[in-house]
Amino acid sequence: MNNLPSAFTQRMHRLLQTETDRFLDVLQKAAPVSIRFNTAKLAPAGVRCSAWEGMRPVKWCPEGLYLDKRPLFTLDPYLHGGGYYVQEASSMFLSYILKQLLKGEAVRVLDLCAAPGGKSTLLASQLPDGSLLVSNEVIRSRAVILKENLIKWGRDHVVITQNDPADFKKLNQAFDLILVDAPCSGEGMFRKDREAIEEWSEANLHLCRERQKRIISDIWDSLKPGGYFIYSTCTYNPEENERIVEWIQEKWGAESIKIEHPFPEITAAETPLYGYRFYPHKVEGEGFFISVLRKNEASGGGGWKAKKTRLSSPLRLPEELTALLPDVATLAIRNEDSRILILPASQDDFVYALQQSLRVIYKGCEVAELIHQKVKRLPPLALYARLNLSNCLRDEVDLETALRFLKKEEIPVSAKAGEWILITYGGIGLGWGKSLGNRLNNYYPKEWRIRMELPGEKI
Ligand SMILES: C[S@@+](CC[C@H](N)C(=O)[O-])C[C@H]1O[C@@H](n2cnc3c(N)ncnc32)[C@H](O)[C@@H]1O
Repeated sequence: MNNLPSAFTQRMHRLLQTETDRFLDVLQKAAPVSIRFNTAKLAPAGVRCSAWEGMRPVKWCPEGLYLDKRPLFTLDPYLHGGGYYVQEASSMFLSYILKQLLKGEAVRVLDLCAAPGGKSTLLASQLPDGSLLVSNEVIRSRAVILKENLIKWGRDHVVITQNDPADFKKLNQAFDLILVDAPCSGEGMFRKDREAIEEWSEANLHLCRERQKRIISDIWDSLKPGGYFIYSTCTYNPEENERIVEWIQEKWGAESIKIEHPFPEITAAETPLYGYRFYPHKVEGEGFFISVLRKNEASGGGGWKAKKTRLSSPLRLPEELTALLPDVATLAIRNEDSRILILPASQDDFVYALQQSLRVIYKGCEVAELIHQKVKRLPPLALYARLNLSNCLRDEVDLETALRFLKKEEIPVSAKAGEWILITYGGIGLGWGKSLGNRLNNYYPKEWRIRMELPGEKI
């Protein structure tokens, strides 16, 4: 990587001094590959895929594993089934932080800059029972990808919004924890993303810093007094990292929180604040910065209340669906435009109120559509981590058939015509089909289908 901007290498020299050559050397090497398991569906130890070699643990995240080689992820049905997420390992330190911050009580969390969903899937897995995650992405095309990734992750306590940070101003003190994984100059991604190198300039870095301040100013009031604010970037320069954290401290008197950890390869941020720097010559991962602040308890102002603005008439679920869901007493069941969806009952009013202020593009888990009193099962139900598999008619398929299903091709089945069949691979649901007697009407969403040719397939 000889074409790094000289202003960038000079900056890195100021930061790293004698370590600079080691840092620049490692940028010439291939980036490590790591995945994080969705343990609600797959356990790291319980699964082996021939394409995955040399799995080694990520020290700060028990669900994270390094692979020795980058497999062709598109051709792995476990990925499409939401069994794991491909995420670089430094970012997984968020998991370690959450373990120290969350005390088992239900919380409302906002992931403000969430696409494509790396940190949101991690949060969705780690939040205590009864919690709610609002996962937001301002850019519409990226919000579509976020929605796909979160539906595949298969939880019911997530709401996806597509809003500008300023739209959250109405939600005063609504969240216990806010994560801003900010858009940044991306210096930590240079090894993986050549565009980030081309876009880098001192001017762009300053634009990023101003945008970060704007985003944080827009969202700060939405955090409850005493709530946690997690700020992260994938860049090295202190202007977008320590200086931003200092600015938050000065502007709102927030407290910098120390995260105790035993990993000497993680570099401490510039004092006096607490922050965690990840350099690729020291950790097996990409460049990353993360810091936690706690909002002053005394921050005034009345909190936003989720008003009960409607009388929800309890929906009687068709029996065929009750049999597929976990304890329905814990769920709010809504029927919106003939779509039946489920949410945690304890968050129903809050979600309803969110809908009055924000552009909600998906919520909970959409399980079915009612068409002339007939149930049409929807794809998110097949991917729902708590789907009662024992009450599903299932077809556990081999790799080739799974990939044909994911390409939305017809596959052979032997069930009675008209039966709904869950296609599973390695025990995890991929999608629904309806038997036509000897073959399957494939209900896999067109927009998610694998478009690449399968090995051995003729053109
Ligand atoms: C670093 S990425 C987020 C990565 C994500 N948290 C993850 O772990 O997969 C930053 C995100 O902020 C979004 N973004 C860009 N401009 C923004 C703005 N002005 N306000 C809020 N978000 C913005 C980008 O579209 C991008 O998806």
